[in-house]
Amino acid sequence: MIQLEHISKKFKKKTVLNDISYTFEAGKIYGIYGINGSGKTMLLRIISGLVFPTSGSIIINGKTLHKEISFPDHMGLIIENMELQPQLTAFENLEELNKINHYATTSDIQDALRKINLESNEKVKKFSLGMKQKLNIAQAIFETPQLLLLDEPTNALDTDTIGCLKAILEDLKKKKSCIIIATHDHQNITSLCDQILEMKEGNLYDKN
Ligand SMILES: Nc1ncnc2c1ncn2[C@@H]1O[C@H](COP(=O)(O)OP(=O)(O)OP(=O)(O)O)[C@@H](O)[C@H]1O
Repeated sequence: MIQLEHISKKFKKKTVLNDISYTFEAGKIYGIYGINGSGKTMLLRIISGLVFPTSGSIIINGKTLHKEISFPDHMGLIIENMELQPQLTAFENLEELNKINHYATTSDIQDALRKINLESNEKVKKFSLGMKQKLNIAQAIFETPQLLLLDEPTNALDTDTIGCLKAILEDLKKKKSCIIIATHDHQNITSLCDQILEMKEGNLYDKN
């Protein structure tokens, strides 16, 4: 589903990603761990199309990113500094996002909020950190993405909500989504993953 071919990312003299070639398949959950600054977020940003690699190609379902397509189709994403609209409720935020693609129905939006246990009518500006993270998750999954990229999705979540997140990811896996998770949360995420990868010295290593 996603082929990385010789992906490198360099900043002046610093090499963050160094000639990564890897294939991520549909219907699988991948967990990427690695020390702070090892390049996990950078890799997710590159796969999402938000950042250009210095060299190499990203091929998504046979189409080359930045040549045939600008962004992956049917993608869900959690990445730091997401823009939520503070004056709107969670439901209204998702309604606004749905105006981009119109992939979801009202009941899809309600389902996503229910699945992550966020059925609040408060405005986002009154949300706690954990509630904001729940909304980040809801916005990533409400369209049933084929590709789901999650950077530290369990941040600020309580144990029950981590259980909800796991159920959501298992369900998307059954629907043949490709799920890539960058995380330090071994305890909760590792058991869910079909493949564990370590990001080290600019490259990805299979760990199982
Ligand atoms: N715009 C930039 N200019 C220069 N260096 C950058 C830039 N963006 C990221 N980097 C560097 O790329 C490296 C990888 O950063 P990245 O955020 O991908 O790490 P990470 O593995 O996600 O870390 P963490 O576990 O702390 O979230 C870091 O050394 C960072 O300083």
